Amino acid sequence: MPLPTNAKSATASSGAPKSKTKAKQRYLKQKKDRKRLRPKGGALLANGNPTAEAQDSEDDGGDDGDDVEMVNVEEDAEEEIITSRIAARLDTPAQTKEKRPKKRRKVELDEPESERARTVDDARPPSTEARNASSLPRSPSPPAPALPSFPLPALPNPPSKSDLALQGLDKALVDAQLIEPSTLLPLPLEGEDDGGSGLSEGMRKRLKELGITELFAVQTALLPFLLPRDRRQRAAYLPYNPPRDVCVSAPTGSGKTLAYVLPIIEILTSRVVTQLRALVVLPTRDLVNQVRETFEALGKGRGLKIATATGQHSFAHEQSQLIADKSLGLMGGSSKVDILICTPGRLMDHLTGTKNFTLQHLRFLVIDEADRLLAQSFQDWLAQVLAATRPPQRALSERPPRGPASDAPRDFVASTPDSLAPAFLHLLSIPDIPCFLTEKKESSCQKLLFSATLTRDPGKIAALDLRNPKYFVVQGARSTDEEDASMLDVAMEKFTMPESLSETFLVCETARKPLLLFHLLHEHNVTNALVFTKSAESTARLVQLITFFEAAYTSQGKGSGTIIAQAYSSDLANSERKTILEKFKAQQIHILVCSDLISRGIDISHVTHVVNYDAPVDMRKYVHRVGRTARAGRAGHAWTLVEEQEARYFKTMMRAADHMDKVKRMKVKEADLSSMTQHFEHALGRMRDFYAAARSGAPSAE
Ligand SMILES: Nc1ncnc2c1ncn2[C@@H]1O[C@H](COP(=O)(O)OP(=O)(O)OP(=O)(O)O)[C@@H](O)[C@H]1O
Repeated sequence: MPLPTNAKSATASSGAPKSKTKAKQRYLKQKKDRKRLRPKGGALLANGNPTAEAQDSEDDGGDDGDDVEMVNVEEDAEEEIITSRIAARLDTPAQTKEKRPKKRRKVELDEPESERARTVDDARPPSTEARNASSLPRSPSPPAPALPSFPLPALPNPPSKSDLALQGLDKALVDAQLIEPSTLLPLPLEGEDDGGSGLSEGMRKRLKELGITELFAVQTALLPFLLPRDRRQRAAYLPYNPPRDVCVSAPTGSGKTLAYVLPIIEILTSRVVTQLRALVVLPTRDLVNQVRETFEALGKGRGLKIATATGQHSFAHEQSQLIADKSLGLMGGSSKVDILICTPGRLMDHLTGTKNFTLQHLRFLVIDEADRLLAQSFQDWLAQVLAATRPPQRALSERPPRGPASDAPRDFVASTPDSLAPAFLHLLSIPDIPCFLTEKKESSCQKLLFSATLTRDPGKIAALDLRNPKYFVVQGARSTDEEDASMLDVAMEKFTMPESLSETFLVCETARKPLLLFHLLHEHNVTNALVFTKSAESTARLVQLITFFEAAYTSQGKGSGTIIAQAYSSDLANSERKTILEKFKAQQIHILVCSDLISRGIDISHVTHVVNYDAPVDMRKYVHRVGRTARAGRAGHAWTLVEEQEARYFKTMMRAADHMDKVKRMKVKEADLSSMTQHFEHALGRMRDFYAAARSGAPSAE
């Protein structure tokens, strides 16, 4: 038994020399031997566990006999166990280890510094184990089996670039159907065979009349999806089997408008009663008018009624165009039109202020230029429109009492269940008996979203409350790892440009920009171009400068003819804008200097050039602006004038979009501009006078 600590110290402090007992002598001898043969494990133990050495020194000065020996015998046994464990851990027999320290030390001395460091590292794990071992119960148990060896800690492989890009994305987007932009589907003209398009014979004939004999890539994929062969799926109401929503991302000028106009006309042609069944929302009035023309051209002879609501006309006038019956309490609403094309602002006005205007019968809700519209939070229009297409969640018990009741909600008072959509039938005041009327039915509204730069933002997509959406992305494979690379482009919002578009940028001093523009226009004989500036005010200034310059330049017989330019911006009245656009389409105006008002969607087929006079500040804007040319497979050119201080930003933007290799840099020599310099200076002088006169209020000489 070990002595209690106080007893031990009492004997030690007595100071009288004592003759060593036999046991003590034996112990000391053993200890000496042990020291002589102290194995490496022992050394390690001493390193790792200073208490062991302290114990030794305490023992050296010790004076007791058997009790002490018993303690030390136990310690020996413990040391033995530790040594054998360490040996086992190092996979070497304990015996061999006893002889190793000398050798080892010698080797260590010869080793270079790095090697020595390694040896010390190698030695570290046993010392930890030895420390652990010292806390084992003190009993002469047989050597424990070797501890299991665990694999060294290692970092997991980093996620791949594509894994990171796809993280958090809508599953439907990851599973998007990629469509090769060059895909074309010829349309057979006569007979039952629709060539896989799902289009009726009448529609194919109409397309032929309009000069369309084949479908573009986006139409090839979308039409069969929206026009299934199963005729039941083409019904106006699908309360038990509602259709899937659709999101489409396809380059500018690739024919997205027809991709939704054709199925809407085909499906609505079979309707019996006129109800508002297709709603198309667009960001600007100009686009509304353009899409209306397309509907009218293709829906000719089908008897479908088409209307627009943009605020161009008075609210009362629009109401009279939209609503047939204004009597109170028509639960199913009333409509004079089948298809309504509108801007979100005016739509909200009708939703909140027009009696019997309802969206419950919608079969199609189209959001064209979807990313732009989703960025508009005007009156929270999207949430309200979506809510109006869904049946309200009103429980049977919450229904008003049957018959007219003075305190019943307005829409139930003397309500006429004339033409409720199937999903709204549960709102009727009927007995609470489970039947066809009370069972749950879904809205038949199919949402169709389109853009050349469709957002991948999961938050914005979630706001659309899409039903089992299907994504279509028109995008060419760009490398040998096609599928993956293309999918990555989709996820990273790298947008596809029309293949027939050539893109160039020029870096110049700010003051030389107008001169460079004149040079480009005359050098390339440009007569059908859109020139984009950063604001409505700059459009007016630039048009003025072009006019002065042309007057000076061509009056001296230079150039191939006077270039006629006209401004087009939100500063102009609607009627003026309409006239200007018509003149430009008729090629009576050569250059339309415009703000971003018409950077999206506008389709003017003969535009051969787009000039970014002021460089766009983001990639989306760039894509839409340059997309006003090179439409429907025609050739087109885009020039971007980049001021010196913007060059870095512009290039970074292009690189981020992986588009820098597509945009070639053009340099114009000073000598090439010299023939215009004098006229340019003259035009600048006239500009100064013009604006000075305008400021002073004096009548201008112009
Ligand atoms: N199958 C077709 N054959 C010939 N021309 C077509 C076909 N489909 C569409 N077009 C024409 O291509 C032009 C561009 O179509 P559209 O305006 O629908 O493009 P978009 O994809 O909506 O472009 P943006 O993104 O700029 O709005 C239009 O003039 C249209 O008439």
